[in-house]
Amino acid sequence: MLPAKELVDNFSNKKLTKLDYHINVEDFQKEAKNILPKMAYDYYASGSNDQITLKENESYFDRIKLTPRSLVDVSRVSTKINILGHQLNTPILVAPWAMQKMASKEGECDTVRACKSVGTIMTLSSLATCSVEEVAEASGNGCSPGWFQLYVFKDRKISENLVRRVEKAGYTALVLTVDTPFLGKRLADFRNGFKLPEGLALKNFIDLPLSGIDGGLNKYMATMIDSSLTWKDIDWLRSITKLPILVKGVMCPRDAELACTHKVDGIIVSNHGARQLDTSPSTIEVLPYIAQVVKGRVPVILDGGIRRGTDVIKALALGANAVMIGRPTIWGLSVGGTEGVIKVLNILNDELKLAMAFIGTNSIHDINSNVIWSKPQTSKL
Ligand SMILES: Cc1cc2nc3c(=O)[nH]c(=O)nc-3n(C[C@H](O)[C@H](O)[C@H](O)COP(=O)(O)O)c2cc1C
Ligand SMILES: CC(C)CC(=O)C(=O)O
Repeated sequence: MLPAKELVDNFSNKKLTKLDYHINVEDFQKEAKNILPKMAYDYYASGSNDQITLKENESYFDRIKLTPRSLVDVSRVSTKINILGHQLNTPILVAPWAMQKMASKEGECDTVRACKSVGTIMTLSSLATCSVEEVAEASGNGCSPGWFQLYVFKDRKISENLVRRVEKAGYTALVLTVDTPFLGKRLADFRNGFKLPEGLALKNFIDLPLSGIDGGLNKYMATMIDSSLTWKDIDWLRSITKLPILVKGVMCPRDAELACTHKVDGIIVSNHGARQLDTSPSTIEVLPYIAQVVKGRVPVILDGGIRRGTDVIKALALGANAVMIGRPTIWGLSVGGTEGVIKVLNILNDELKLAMAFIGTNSIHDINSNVIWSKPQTSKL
């Protein structure tokens, strides 16, 4: 057999590239594991402690079944959505994840280029290896770089300054992460003695003693991040910015109600990719309870464990307006930079489109809980 790179596509006679051999998210993860240094791969892949929730985030989706429908005209399936004033080509957004330059040369700048090309939103992490301004520039003139994820520092001035820079650079919403008073215990990071590779820094804080993490991530977060944050601080954040505020890391219906009471603009149902409280439920398991409380008052976004187009449908059916993906984009970025992230987003969106046709829906708005298979009561057949 010819080596992979020599293979020629019989039909189009076009040389296949490395990316053509990656046809689902799992392919990207396997390749990323081969090529990334162990310390980086383990940091990206790990959940906390025994990783019970990490497995559950993915496997709970498999337990939910979808109902195929027949003879519906699905010749015009569209995945376009409108969320917080943004027209997007897909309901799949990119979650904030830190330190992307361990995965590709230009890190967060590579990812934002991919998001622009696909027509979706990237959320930039506070703890990025490219600055707010660099990412805004990479996203192209005159177009918003996306949303910005905020960690609130003990020294509130640091967060305020960051918010000012984010506003100036044209980001269109703040995603306040509310599940990280301290960082979860990821065993591999302790075993590997995780640190940022030579030459990389947390670029948003380059002028402050906050740009390195020499004592390890847990110590960094415990020292710098304000663990006294409460719901009243949403009001504080509101008082310093006019940007829409989404809260990320809501897993309890009571917190969803509090979020609405505090007039947030959106709720992200997330367990931080299973990196915080191990044995918390999967996000897809709690989503319906949160959607029930929110009652459409604000958009609900789910992240955690989305690896296939059918997972996206299940989240939308159970009450999400959109989803975010974290690790799939990490693997895409590691394998192919901007092109790799584009490929991952396209794979998932194509899988979503195909599954939409199979369940007989043409538009994202038509996806509701009826598409979930539940044992019919014979009288209702
Ligand atoms: C390597 C890594 C770094 C992350 N960094 C951040 C971060 O800086 N801020 C944040 O709010 N969430 C962070 N997250 C959580 C993601 O935003 C998201 O909730 C999670 O990755 C979704 O799950 P998934 O990876 O299964 O798609 C991180 C997740 C990973 C895997
Ligand atoms: C640098 C880290 C604290 C970012 C993060 O939120 C994570 O690794 O889960």
